[in-house]
Amino acid sequence: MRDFRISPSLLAADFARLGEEVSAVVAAGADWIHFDVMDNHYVPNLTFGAMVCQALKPYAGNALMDVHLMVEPVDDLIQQFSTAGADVITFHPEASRHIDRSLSLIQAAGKQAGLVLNPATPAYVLENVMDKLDLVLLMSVNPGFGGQSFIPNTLNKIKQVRAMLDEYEHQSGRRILLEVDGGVKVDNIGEIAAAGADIFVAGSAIFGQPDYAKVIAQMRQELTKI
Ligand SMILES: O=C(CO)[C@@H](O)[C@H](O)COP(=O)(O)O
Repeated sequence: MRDFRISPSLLAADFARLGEEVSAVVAAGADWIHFDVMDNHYVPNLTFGAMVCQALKPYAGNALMDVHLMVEPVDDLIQQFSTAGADVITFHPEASRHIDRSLSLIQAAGKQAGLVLNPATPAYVLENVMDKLDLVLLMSVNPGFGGQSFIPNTLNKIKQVRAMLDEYEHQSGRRILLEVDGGVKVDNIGEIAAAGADIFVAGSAIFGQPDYAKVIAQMRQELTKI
């Protein structure tokens, strides 16, 4: 079985109790904590910044802080989140004038670096920066809001990008992880994994239920079938 990781999205957590929510979901078996940073510019919504990430870091224990920047421009916030305890930083290629430079900034800070592709963003943007990628995050909804439905055509995109990453791994010996975000539930995580995903972001599916451990266990149970 591949080494799957589950990354609950704090966008669906109780914002009045974020520290407790991070502790609870880590105790429930989360591998990563997905931190959605929205700026009301790149996306039409506003969430939290690097100070909140820094405040939550001690609650995450061994779980990685998985920071998804939905902001434009990105470079200043890459610096801020690097010092605020982010372990993984991803951004959208449309939001950076110099994608290679922004990825280099993340890697120079010793963090895992990734690009995020929206449902309609073509996969070829990955081609010339493969050597700078630790992961690729595929959006299976349009970014900006939680609780949306998984866009079915994303399954084809996952297979397409997985094939590109497998080809790169074959040539370089280095595996780039594939993360999927949006509308991930117990009842579709299996087909998302079968299409080629390694990391699963789930917001409403986890925080929308009273028993986080039960949902994460159900997701892992589905992943054992792959
Ligand atoms: O980045 C985003 C939305 O922009 C996602 O992380 C969502 O927050 C996932 O939420 P669910 O679809 O799982 O409720």
